[in-house]
Amino acid sequence: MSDIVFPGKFIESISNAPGFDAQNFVETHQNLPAPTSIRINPSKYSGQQPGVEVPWCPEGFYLESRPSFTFDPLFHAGCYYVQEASSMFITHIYNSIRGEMDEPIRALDLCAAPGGKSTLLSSALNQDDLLVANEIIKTRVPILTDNLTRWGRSNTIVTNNDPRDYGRVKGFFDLILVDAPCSGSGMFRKEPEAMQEWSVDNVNLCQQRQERILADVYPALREDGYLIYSTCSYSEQENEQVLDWLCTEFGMESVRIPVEQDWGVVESQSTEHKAWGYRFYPGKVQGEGLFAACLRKTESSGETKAFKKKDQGKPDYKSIDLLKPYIKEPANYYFFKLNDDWLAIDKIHREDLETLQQYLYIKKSGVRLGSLAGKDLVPDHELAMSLMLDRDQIQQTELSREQAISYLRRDEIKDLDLSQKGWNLMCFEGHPLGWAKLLPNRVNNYYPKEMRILSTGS
Ligand SMILES: C[S@@+](CC[C@H](N)C(=O)[O-])C[C@H]1O[C@@H](n2cnc3c(N)ncnc32)[C@H](O)[C@@H]1O
Repeated sequence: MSDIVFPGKFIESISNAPGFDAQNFVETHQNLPAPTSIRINPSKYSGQQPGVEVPWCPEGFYLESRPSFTFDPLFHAGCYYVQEASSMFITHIYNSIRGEMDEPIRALDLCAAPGGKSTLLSSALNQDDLLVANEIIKTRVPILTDNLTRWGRSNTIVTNNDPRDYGRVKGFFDLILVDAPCSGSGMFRKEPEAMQEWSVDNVNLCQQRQERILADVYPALREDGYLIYSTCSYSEQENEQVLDWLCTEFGMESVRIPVEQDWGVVESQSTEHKAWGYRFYPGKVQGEGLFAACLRKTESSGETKAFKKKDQGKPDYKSIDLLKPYIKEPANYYFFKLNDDWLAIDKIHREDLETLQQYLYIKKSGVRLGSLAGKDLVPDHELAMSLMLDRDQIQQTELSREQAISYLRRDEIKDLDLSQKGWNLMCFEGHPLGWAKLLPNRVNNYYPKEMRILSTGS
């Protein structure tokens, strides 16, 4: 590998960071490429163990080489997410504290796009728990919703709000993850272009922004609730110093997370409050740079009153009866309409959804089922990807790899058997990819245009 020139003052600025070993760090960046890892979706993935397990995440695996994920239909089916291994430590933190929380859990991933940690939390949560994934930047919301749609769980809400807006939903969440925007030094090996953005001034600006985000969202955490804070920066200003600030400003208590020594994770403590943090250095761990910590809230910021919409007349039972055959255990869901589309969310989350609607800009709630044209359902892509879909009731067409790629590109699908007319769930190795309508002499491809494969390679 070529010589890496780090930004001026970078190495100097982190030379006193806990566990930092300059020689090992520089050599690793020069000689060892970033490993490739994926995290499987336990509700969908049905293949063999794809590689060597990531020590701190049972669903994470290192791959021997980097395949073309874009041209793997299983990626589009939501069978796995491509995620660098250190980030998967959030699973370990969650598993360490879950027993301390009363169920069902309401979890918020505040800085969520593109959805790596949201899909991780989605797998970790039970069906009665609720995941709210938020992204402030409007143009980044579609990638977040697409990834959560692929993941297939119905207990999910996506919002597009400033953290400040969450301050109004007082005491609502049992768990908040703030994977904060940061100066990005932890990604230097994987994305060397990130080095151009790095400066001491930017680290300081990031610290101020991180504290603002945390202060804004703090009221939304309930008393005794947990905050998981993470960055992909090595700078103490953005990490341990932020923990000290949280302890001083809000009296938060640090939670120590057990780690195995042979994982290579560096356990650090902040200067003032001795708050625990977990540092990942490439060279010490097989993964990129990460800092993560967990804290408990020790006071109340008040409570948000649950809101339930007044029923506007009788539910449209006729329509709901037409939808039920598509859903496994339909009695568990609340069906509702948004413009022409029908949606469904677990009944247990109805009140939470209606409460959040009072304060937030909701971009996805549960699963969009589709619209009814007379007695027929025009199914939505979200339904195809959802784990609630009852496939026994549906025509399915199994595609070869080549056909699956054509389908995902919205190209002509060669040699397709058109004998099964009407709506078909297009599948690869048994995993749904989306819908198509088979007509006597052609196929109407309903794979969403904006999600199609554009790249021309293979
Ligand atoms: C580190 S990335 C999140 C990565 C994501 N958690 C994942 O695992 O895929 C930080 C996110 O914070 C968002 N962000 C940027 N400025 C923000 C702000 N002022 N408040 C909240 N989020 C912000 C960015 O758009 C970005 O999506």
